[in-house]
Amino acid sequence: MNRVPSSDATSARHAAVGLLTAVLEDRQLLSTILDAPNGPIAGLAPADRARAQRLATTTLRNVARADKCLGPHLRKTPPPYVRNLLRLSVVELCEDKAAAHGVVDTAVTLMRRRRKTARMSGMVNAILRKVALEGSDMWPSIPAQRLPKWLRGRLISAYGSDVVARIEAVHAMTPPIDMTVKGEAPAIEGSVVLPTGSLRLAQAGKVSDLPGYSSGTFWVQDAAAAIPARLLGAETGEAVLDMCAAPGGKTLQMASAGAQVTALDISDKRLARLKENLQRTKLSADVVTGDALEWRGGPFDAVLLDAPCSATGTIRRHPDLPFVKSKVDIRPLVELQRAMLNHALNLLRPGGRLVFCTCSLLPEEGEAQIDELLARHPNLKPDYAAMQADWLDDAWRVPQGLRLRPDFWADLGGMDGFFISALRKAESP
Ligand SMILES: C[S@@+](CC[C@H](N)C(=O)[O-])C[C@H]1O[C@@H](n2cnc3c(N)ncnc32)[C@H](O)[C@@H]1O
Repeated sequence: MNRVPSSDATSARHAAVGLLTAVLEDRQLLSTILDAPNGPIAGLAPADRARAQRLATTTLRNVARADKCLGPHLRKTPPPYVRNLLRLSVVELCEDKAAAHGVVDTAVTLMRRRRKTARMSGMVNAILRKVALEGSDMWPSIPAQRLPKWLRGRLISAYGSDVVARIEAVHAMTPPIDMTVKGEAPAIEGSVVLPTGSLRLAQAGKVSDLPGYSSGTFWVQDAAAAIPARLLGAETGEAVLDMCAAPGGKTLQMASAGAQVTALDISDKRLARLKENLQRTKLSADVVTGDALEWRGGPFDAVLLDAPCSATGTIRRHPDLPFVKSKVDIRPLVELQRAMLNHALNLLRPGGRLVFCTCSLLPEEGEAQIDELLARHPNLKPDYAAMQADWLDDAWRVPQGLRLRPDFWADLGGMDGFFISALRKAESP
């Protein structure tokens, strides 16, 4: 893609179109593209990078709505750059309520800068002017973007269509920033303490500028993602294995409780982030690169297994996922989780605790996994006492543990979808 050199909103919008094209046309994950040395945001000033990312994620939350708005104005599908620039501009006009002249002028400038698109700049100008006049009125009546068919069908079977519609409504919203705090909560303007103890900040901004960030008082962690380690309840001096640990939110929680944490993960790159997090928060853990299916150690007092999964519970934070993941991804993950659970039991001492969680909305990666595990291992039982805490909402409970959904706490900004189960191994086989 051509680089647009100036450092301003134009560069950010051009880069955002590049991000959209990589996700929607090339089916690449945003996390991969954002880190790519020659990717669309490489070389941009930090503020422009942040803006490009924000524009792209807001557009990804509203692609279907933007297409609905554009539909009457397009006789045929334009080339990817033009289509994605139109989508982005519609979202800026209708969702962000950005000033029409800035959005339209930038779009026309970007169209004219590229030889291939210059001839369509008049069309883009005309369409966006119409949308600027009429789009905002129709925008609120366009329903929230639907999940992909394969996922939607499975979620309707699991939770019903009303719940799925509520989940989709939450997916359309920009999520708040949640933080887990070590010790006393820093005074951050506008933050609220959630019933589970996490701190929530509705206004997104630069996290590293917040008070307490550089001194390591908190780390960013969705409120739902903070619950598994709280259920595990690691205590001072206990030997705990965080079996799939990186980038380390749960390791930090358990280390800050005083446990001797072994943080195991297969990815060196992700463990580098875990080490940075430990350094910033002045916490310690034994960091080990290894395959959780083969690694031997312990026995541990407790194991936390936050297994690789479809990540279908994190779509509100990662709106690129529905465009990139397909249904064929799921079966090998279910197998991997099963094998990891079996191995986790080998590493656990008799009487030890196991917490299993996935950031998935699919029962195959949660409830069904636990049903099968308990059937395979009669010496393992649900740890109901661990799941009785009064800060847990009764609406989250299922027979196998906790089922957290994005539409819970919708009025507060929702939460990531998670399945969590606390279990205990018998003292004797
Ligand atoms: C859901 S993420 C873990 C998030 C982490 N627990 C946290 O709270 O920050 C799953 C992790 O599993 C790791 N992983 C995948 N396959 C693995 C394997 N065979 N052995 C160990 N780790 C693995 C991935 O690298 C990834 O970091």
